Amino acid sequence: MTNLEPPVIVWFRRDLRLRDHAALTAAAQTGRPVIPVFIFDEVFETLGAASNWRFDQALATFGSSLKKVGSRLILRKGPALTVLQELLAETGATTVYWQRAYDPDRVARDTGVKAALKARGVEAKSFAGALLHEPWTVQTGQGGDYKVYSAFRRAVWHRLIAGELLDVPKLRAPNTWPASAALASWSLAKSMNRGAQVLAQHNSVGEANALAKLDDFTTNRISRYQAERDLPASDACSGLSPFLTWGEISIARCWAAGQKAAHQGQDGADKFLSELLWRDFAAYLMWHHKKLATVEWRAEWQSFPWLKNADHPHFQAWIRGRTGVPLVDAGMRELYVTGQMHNRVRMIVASYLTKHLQMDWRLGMDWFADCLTDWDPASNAMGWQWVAGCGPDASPYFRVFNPETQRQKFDPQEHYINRWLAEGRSTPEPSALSYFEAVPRTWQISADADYPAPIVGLSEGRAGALGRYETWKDSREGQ
Ligand SMILES: Cc1cc2nc3c(=O)[nH]c(=O)nc-3n(C[C@H](O)[C@H](O)[C@H](O)COP(=O)(O)OP(=O)(O)OC[C@H]3O[C@@H](n4cnc5c(N)ncnc54)[C@H](O)[C@@H]3O)c2cc1C
Repeated sequence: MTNLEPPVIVWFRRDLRLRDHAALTAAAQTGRPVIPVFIFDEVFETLGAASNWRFDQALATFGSSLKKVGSRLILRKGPALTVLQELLAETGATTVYWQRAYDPDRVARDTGVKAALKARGVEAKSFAGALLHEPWTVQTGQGGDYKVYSAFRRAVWHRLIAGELLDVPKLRAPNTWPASAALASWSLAKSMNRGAQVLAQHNSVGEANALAKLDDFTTNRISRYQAERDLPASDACSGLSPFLTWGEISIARCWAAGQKAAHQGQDGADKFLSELLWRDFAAYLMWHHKKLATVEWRAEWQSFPWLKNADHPHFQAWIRGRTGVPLVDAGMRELYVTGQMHNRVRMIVASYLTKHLQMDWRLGMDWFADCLTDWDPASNAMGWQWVAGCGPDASPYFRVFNPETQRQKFDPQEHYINRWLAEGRSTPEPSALSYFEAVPRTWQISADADYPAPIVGLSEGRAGALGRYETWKDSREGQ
């Protein structure tokens, strides 16, 4: 059979999967040929080093998956609208489908693209699928937006519907495929330098691995999730965040699996479902508050005198995992080596940076954006503003985590710390040594060096943070 009908273009972005993909399914259901496209545009160009490395791998894997259903991934570089217009002209397609995004950069791009394509008579249609709830569907009784997670959760908890889980569609190929760029020519992983090899040992990629991870988690680990999710040495968390970030698994599928576990009476299932809703809440906040990643959400905090100098020796010690505070340094090294950091430790290192070191939360947020393989603009911004005390529903600034007390509580046997710190140990663990393989040589750090003394005493840091807070508060009250 020849394909005379105009093909449908499916524009993939952070949704690199075949299953539960409403835009792809809708394209397949037209019965027309489908052309899957990825565009490396100006929005993708802003990604950090680890994100670039991760999405290079994700694109390669997704391209292989498409081949298995008789299709392929067309890669193009340039402004999204220009590229789509070129492809429409080249292929005779009259339809473009995609899955919606919710952060301001992507919303602005997609809104412009949709309007321009529609003006040319193209059927341009976006679909839900990245979140459990479209942000505009969750409103307070007065029609406003929720600012507190617990109220948001209450509003959606009972009306949650997982949605239909869709099978992999069979995709009709066009008679002629448009040309594609070679992924290697984009050199996406180059900024990871020698860290890329180490990162590869700690990251699995792609839809098949995502589904296997969800299955393993809900079968073998979810029953420990409630009790152990705060212990950084435990494997009780799902490890799904990079797959969710790159859309290699649908949030609806994770929700359905969590619900099934809840119905089976598994401890931890409700907690897991609540955490999935935190992800929705972050996107919701960013959709309503477009400056979540740039400006303090609480307006009064915009005058807080954070230290802003990225060259400050304290900030440099923090990013290098050389603060002399073992749990903080262990977390920063886990981040560099794996592209991940345990949630409890993310909170501790963020608190230490913004309080003990009094540094601007945006410096930390940007470093995370460069290093995380699960970097998500909304979850990252919400996490940092929450810890720094300037976000909605935030932990108050004067609640200063003591990293040593946190260690005693959450890593009493120091299993996590020993996993990531090598200095002073007679037989350091391979993971701890791999940090020195990954970091740039210009950092000039060695496993044989002495472990540093604390750059700031914990009591002194806490007192400094509270003093700065009181002075700032007094100055505002005096105005
Ligand atoms: C300062 C800071 C920065 C963060 N930056 C990011 C980020 O860039 N990307 C990111 O995905 N998460 C971020 N988080 C949230 C959280 O740390 C990670 O989602 C979690 O550690 C991922 O591990 P997991 O998949 O094993 O999570 P699990 O505990 O198994 O949770 C399941 C899923 O729920 C979601 N989730 C869990 N906790 C949160 C949370 N607090 N906020 C939003 N979603 C959550 C994630 O999608 C996660 O994969 C940040 C948290 C903090 C405190």
